[in-house]
Amino acid sequence: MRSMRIGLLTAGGDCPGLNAVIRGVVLKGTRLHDHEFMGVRGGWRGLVEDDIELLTRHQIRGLSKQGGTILGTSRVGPYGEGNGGAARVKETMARHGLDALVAIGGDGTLTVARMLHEEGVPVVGVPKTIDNDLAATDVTFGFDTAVQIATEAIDRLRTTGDSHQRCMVVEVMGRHAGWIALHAGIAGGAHAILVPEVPLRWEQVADWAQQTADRGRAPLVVVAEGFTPEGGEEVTTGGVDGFGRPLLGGIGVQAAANLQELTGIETRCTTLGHLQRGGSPSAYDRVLATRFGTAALDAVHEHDYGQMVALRGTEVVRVPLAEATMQTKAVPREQWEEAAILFG
Ligand SMILES: Nc1ncnc2c1ncn2[C@@H]1O[C@H](COP(=O)(O)OP(=O)(O)O)[C@@H](O)[C@H]1O
Ligand SMILES: O=P(O)(O)OC[C@H]1O[C@](O)(COP(=O)(O)O)[C@@H](O)[C@@H]1O
Ligand SMILES: [Mg+2]
Repeated sequence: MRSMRIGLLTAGGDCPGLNAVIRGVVLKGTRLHDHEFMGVRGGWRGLVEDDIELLTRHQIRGLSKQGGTILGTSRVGPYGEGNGGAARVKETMARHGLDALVAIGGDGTLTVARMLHEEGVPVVGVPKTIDNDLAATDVTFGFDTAVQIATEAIDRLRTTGDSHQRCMVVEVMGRHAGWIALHAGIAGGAHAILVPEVPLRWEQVADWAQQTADRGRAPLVVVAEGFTPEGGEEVTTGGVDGFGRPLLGGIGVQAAANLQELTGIETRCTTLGHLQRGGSPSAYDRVLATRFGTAALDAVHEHDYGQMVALRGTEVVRVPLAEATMQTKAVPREQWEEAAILFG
């Protein structure tokens, strides 16, 4: 089989492990098949604006432990106003002699990959999201790292909370799914975990905080950015992201104000924000990302396009992009209820 020239891009929010995927793809492709690689800079923007350069094996050395993405990322898409759609992508690919693309991203990136594939672009997807909200894969890289960071933050907040007998609120990421809140909350022994999937009244949360304080402990409440109180709305910062969607954030501050008012306990809020996405990936995420990278290379090598690699149990499998982008993986109510037994 002749060697190929393959383009790689990372789009959407960054996530620890992206570089390990890039390394996995390039290392396997150069070692086994003599394929050539090109880095598309800034996600889909690089194909829209023709910002592409050669990606050598030398450039991916030691990359599995490095956070962020060496290719850069953005929320610019080919289907945005004036961005040329699939035709522009095909033109840019032809100009650089690209035979195929590996698109590494979340639900949005994979939706674009699906649309492009439907218009004849040879592309394979790799799922990434710290939110862990893609139903087609058991888990994605980045989530484990985010949970570790959030858990460490909770551990630290608990010692300062205990010292002052304060209620500590910690706001974590999770736009539509509360996985980070649930896992870090359980790991850190939180007294209440608030997720987008389960709206609650502030009075209920205040009861848990009060029960905790009555036992002489400092209450620790974890809230996902997408949580809404019963009858309330998503709290946004007023800003929008590069795709025009409202940026979430601020529910932690609102929670702290409500809890202080309802319980009389002095309350503080910490918002973890992008700390959850920065820095080095955990060992688990490095392994998963590397496996996804080598599996994506196999799919491209076999010209099995329109597929996304996914983890099912311990196996890395392929799932059609059409299926992969269909569903958000929400926290099932029963799983939240399992944790809720321990609240208060
Ligand atoms: N439904 C869509 N139709 C067209 N373009 C989209 C769609 N969803 C996302 N995109 C484009 O893909 C980019 C990446 O998706 P986004 O949701 O921002 O990140 P992620 O891939 O991490 O979910 C978006 O910023 C936007 O330019
Ligand atoms: O990077 P931005 O634009 O600040 O967006 C923040 C959002 O990105 C995320 O970290 C990840 O979302 P995606 O996986 O869709 O990129 C969300 O948890 C958060 O709401
Ligand atoms: Mg998304």
